[in-house]
Amino acid sequence: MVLEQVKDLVEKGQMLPLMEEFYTIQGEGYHKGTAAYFVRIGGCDVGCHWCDVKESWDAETHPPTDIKKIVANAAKYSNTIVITGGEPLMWDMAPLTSGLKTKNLHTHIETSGAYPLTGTWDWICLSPKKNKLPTEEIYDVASELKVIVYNKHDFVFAEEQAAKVNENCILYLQPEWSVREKMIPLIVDYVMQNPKWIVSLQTHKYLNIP
Ligand SMILES: C[S@@+](CC[C@H](N)C(=O)[O-])C[C@H]1O[C@@H](n2cnc3c(N)ncnc32)[C@H](O)[C@@H]1O
Ligand SMILES: Nc1nc2[nH]cc(C(=O)O)c2c(=O)[nH]1
Ligand code: SF4
Ligand SMILES: [Mg+2]
Repeated sequence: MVLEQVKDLVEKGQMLPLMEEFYTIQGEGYHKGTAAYFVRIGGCDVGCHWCDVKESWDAETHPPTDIKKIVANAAKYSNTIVITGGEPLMWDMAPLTSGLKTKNLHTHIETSGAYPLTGTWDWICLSPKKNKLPTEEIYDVASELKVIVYNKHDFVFAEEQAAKVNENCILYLQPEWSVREKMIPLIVDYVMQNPKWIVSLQTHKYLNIP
């Protein structure tokens, strides 16, 4: 296929820059502890300095992959497919999720919400970032809000974001991994004082799994 054709198909969401795919246990948030197949799409310009997958940022380093191939492969592993990145909403998620839905799979997304919401989702994990705030539309449909706590100001940011989500949205505070020893006691205190919040840990890192 010539380069222009590939570019056009990526533009339409028929091909996506695929970084990696793996069958594992969802480590974070509401579905933690449950088996799921993860599809990590390359490309992100949000620029979190503590991001644990910086290799995902440059979409050019990840091969444009036919979504039909992604769907057929994912279906072999699990009923639940978690689309993450990078920032998956930089791309049109409609074709990929409709392909997954054709196979009756549950579609979950991990997103900063910094780009317009596309796709059909059974579960939306919104993890907002100060450097590039979510679009207004996603607050109404987020299933869970997962705020990463790197410093004390992140509690203020968490409350600002919680004020914007829908009433059914589940609220999580998750320590940034590199400062977890310092922040976990503060998160524990905060959740006891403000019990609408729930602690989320990156349990896959404790389990030594992807
Ligand atoms: C790598 S991001 C990819 C999806 C999307 N770009 C986002 O940020 O939601 C997946 C999840 O990991 C979280 N995350 C990334 N780096 C982290 C770190 N160092 N400590 C804790 N959580 C982190 C993000 O906030 C997000 O909830
Ligand atoms: N096990 C596991 N659970 C996760 N939940 C969200 C992840 C992500 O990077 O999006 C992730 C991940 O990378 N691994
Ligand atoms: S938005 Fe997600 S992928 Fe992008 S830098 Fe932040 S944590 Fe990493
Ligand atoms: Mg991760």
